[in-house]
Amino acid sequence: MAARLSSAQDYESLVDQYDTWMFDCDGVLWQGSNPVDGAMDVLQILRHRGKRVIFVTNNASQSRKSYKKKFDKLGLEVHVDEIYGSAYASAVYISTVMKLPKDKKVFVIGMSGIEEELTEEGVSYIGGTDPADNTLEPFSLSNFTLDTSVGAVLCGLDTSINYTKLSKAYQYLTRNPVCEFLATNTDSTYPAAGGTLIGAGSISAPLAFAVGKEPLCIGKPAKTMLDCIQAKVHFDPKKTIMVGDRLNTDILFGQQGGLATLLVLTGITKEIEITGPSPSPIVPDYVTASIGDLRAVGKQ
Ligand SMILES: C[C@H](OP(=O)(O)O)C(=O)O
Ligand SMILES: [Mg+2]
Repeated sequence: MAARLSSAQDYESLVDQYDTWMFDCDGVLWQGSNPVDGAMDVLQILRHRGKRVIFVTNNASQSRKSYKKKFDKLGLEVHVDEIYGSAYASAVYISTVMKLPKDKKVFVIGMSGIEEELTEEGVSYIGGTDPADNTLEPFSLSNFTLDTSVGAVLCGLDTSINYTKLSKAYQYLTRNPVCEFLATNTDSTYPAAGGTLIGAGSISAPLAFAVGKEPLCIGKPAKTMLDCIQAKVHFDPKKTIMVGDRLNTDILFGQQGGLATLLVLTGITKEIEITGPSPSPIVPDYVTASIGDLRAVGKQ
């Protein structure tokens, strides 16, 4: 049963227990461009209390450098090595785990975040924001030449998804038997300003249906993201807490990594999913309405 936090003592005790705080972003720190009330104050308080703060987002639309600019605008000084996004994790996976040969490339369904992180990791790609693919023209095989150097298809959130992109990805995945099918993340939806939008998982789903297999998911809850963090940052899992808004990504990620977990209700997960009548089998250690609740602790 999750412990529902409410008193200043509850929050004080929670802050005392954990040295490293891993924060999901969408639905925890912000909904789109709207920061969650108090979130930046709490991050400042945790830093003031000597806590290590790390950001772990499945949102692949932006690169770590781009997220740093977002934090700058929100008034929080953040180092790029405190930010771990699924676009970064995917680029690291392709370069260091898959070890995609340098003469091979990735076909991307996704946005600039993926392109920037692949470039940073020295991984070649086609597709993505290429204007030639961003078209509503019918796709014709007579106008398509298979690029035999494509060794992987990487699918992430693409707010300009279309038939041409899906068709090209389908060709690479079905006509090259060794072409890897990767997804930055498989969140079905994500919290945006004013409501919920369909997420990366709903972009890769039609392709998975057509190809007849599921992609390898790099983002939360997969351990790849934690491996990326551990490659750069030393932390003790027993003294680390993962703060998230989605049970089947953030909380599961924390649990599978041996971390404590705090669910906030400012994003995807609603209270009824944890209280019942048919509660989720994924049970966080702690629950609170918003990360802003931790303002109850002092800066001392
Ligand atoms: C929801 C997710 O972002 P996160 O909540 O992991 O920051 C996403 O944008 O698909
Ligand atoms: Mg989230």
